[in-house]
Amino acid sequence: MGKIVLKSVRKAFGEVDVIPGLDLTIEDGEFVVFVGPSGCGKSTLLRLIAGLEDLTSGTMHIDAREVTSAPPAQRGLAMVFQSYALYPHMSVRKNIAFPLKMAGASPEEQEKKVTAAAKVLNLTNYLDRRPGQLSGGQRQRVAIGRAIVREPSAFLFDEPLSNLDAALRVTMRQEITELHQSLKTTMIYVTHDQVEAMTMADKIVVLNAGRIEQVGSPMELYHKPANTFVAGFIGSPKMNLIGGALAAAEGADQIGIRPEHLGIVTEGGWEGTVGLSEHLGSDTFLKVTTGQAGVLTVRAPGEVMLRHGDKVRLAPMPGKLHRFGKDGVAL
Ligand SMILES: Nc1ncnc2c1ncn2[C@@H]1O[C@H](COP(=O)(O)OP(=O)(O)OP(=O)(O)O)[C@@H](O)[C@H]1O
Repeated sequence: MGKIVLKSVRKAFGEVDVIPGLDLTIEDGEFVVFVGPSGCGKSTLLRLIAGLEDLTSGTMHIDAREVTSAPPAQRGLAMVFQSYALYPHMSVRKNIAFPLKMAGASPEEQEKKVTAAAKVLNLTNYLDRRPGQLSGGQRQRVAIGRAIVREPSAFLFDEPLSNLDAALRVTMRQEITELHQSLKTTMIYVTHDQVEAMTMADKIVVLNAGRIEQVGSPMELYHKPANTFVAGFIGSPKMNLIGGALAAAEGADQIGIRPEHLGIVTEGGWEGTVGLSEHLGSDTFLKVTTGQAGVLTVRAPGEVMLRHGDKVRLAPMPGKLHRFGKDGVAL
């Protein structure tokens, strides 16, 4: 079991309130992603859950057990770091078995659990190698294997893929998602990469300056962002935000339209001139300077034959406009 409940959790470093006060419930078996800009407190929140930092105030429970002051080893959680933290002089087998050995498991039990973890992680053929003889992705899998054998009630991942190249990140992201599907154990995953958040999470927690801006499924956050911060953070390229008369006409302080929800039309809409055009084959990204709506980013499917200096008309697709009021809160 791995339900984690944080109540009025606050963390200050000296005078600075990094997490001013936060409530969060993570259900058993959920894949929860903490996302937010650099310095928003994602790692601090994860480290508080792990017990690597003390709470300044508030409480934390894992299932029915209060663990507010429990040391990390008594929480039954396993943390996987971006730096792998493998022992270079030990084989993969010994690295994975290490926590079991420390806990006093018999050699037979160690072998059984290491064999099972290696199978899940496709590491069976690498058990006699040392970490230095492995690729970055394989090393990351060893680090995960060392967590799996402990059979934790939750896995905590702190930006585990940030040392890997772009292609390997995609593969590992899928592997971790599949691992979650087979183990069904609670996973908490910290990233500043909103694509990782969108593709992996059951539930995303968007943090900003130590506060929760919104908690929801990826599609809830995409379709119903609670405010302009979430609207700007989730989705790539960013949502276009427009103020002034166009927003006022919609009864809003700002209106938002995602780049993929701006259609190229032959009449009506907002007239503009193409600045930058990026042709990816699958999509075309345009930066269009309009009179009424300012500079807009457009993501059009396929190859759109528009270049720098071309005139174009843009219109929001029906039902895709977001409205935001005072302080950027969704209306
Ligand atoms: N031990 C510490 N002492 C003082 N300040 C700290 C300490 N650890 C973190 N902070 C501060 O707390 C804030 C949150 O840091 P944290 O590492 O949690 O952010 P993050 O969202 O994980 O950022 P990043 O994505 O850059 O890793 C930052 O302003 C950081 O400088």
